[in-house]
Amino acid sequence: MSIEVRQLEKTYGDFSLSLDFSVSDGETLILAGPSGCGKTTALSLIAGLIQGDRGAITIDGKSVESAPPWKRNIAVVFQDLALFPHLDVGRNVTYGLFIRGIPKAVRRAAAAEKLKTVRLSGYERRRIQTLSGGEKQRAAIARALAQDPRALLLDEPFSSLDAPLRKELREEFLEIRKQSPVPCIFVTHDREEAAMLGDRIALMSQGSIAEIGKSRDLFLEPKTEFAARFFGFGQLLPCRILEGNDRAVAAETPLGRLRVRDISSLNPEKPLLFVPRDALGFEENGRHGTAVSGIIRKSLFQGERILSEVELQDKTLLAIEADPRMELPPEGSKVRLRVDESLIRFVQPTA
Ligand SMILES: Nc1ncnc2c1ncn2[C@@H]1O[C@H](COP(=O)(O)OP(=O)(O)OP(=O)(O)O)[C@@H](O)[C@H]1O
Repeated sequence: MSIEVRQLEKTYGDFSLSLDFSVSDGETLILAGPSGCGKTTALSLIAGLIQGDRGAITIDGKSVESAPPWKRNIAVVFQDLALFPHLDVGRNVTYGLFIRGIPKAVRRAAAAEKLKTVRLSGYERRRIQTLSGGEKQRAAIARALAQDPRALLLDEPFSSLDAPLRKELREEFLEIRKQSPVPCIFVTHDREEAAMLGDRIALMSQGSIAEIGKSRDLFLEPKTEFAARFFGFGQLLPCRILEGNDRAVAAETPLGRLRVRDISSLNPEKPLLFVPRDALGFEENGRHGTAVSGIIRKSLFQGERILSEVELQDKTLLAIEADPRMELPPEGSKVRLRVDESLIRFVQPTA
């Protein structure tokens, strides 16, 4: 099974959405991006809740863009759930089967099976009002799975929950996906959620996809300034190209002269470097390599790490992470930083 979205377009006044991507069987594609970039509109178009102006949507190779939502058999879980308050959990879960005229015994078995999948066994007769926030989310997912969908779409399903519960539900969601490996599109604002749940991430900006790729690559090896800023797993540094060929270039940077091998996203007019967090650190005694001096401006113990702000000679400020067991580096002290140039790459600057 797969979802294919080809040159799908929708315009609302000044806002234009234009999408082209596919999601394969068993894959979870994260749709991420700033508020208003069109994530919910994208899901609504695929589910058939709104009509596109042009373009094609195919599910398992069948064109569905003119089919009504109930004929697409795509399950949608929204942030605001829309569970029916007057029905118990079991009836909520099997509502879709009920309106399709599926016999009661089959519905009961389906409810028991899907409630077990979301760890709500025995909740069939509970009223919706008596469920906690996390239980309501699980019931909504069980309801989506019970219709045996050809694709699963989720719009920020965990965003109203507190952090520990969100973490728990994310882990459960990975288990649920193993049992229900249909193509899935999951909208989230949360970077950790995107990293953890997504096989790939499509990062949207103003109605189109700014960058799409494996989750790991968008965090560690982004191709665009936009993705580097959005996921924030490093810092951006301007530089000047000194010399180079098609395999590597030498660049003058605030970290000194660096040899950068990944030049696939080099923009010669505005060369911009992405320095992932793990490319910088305090130089350990006796270890040599590329290094640069700076002055500690601030150091904070954050439990899992020490985060320091280091000012370089040209006033560039760098965030440096260190082992939490290290002695807190005092403000104003001079430090040497190690630079792992093999992890540094160019990114395409935002126009
Ligand atoms: N029915 C509508 N009529 C007019 N404009 C709309 C309609 N639905 C969405 N829009 C506009 O389309 C743009 C994208 O909205 P959408 O809700 O898809 O963004 P989003 O990325 O899901 O945002 P958020 O993260 O805040 O939920 C916004 O500018 C929004 O105002």
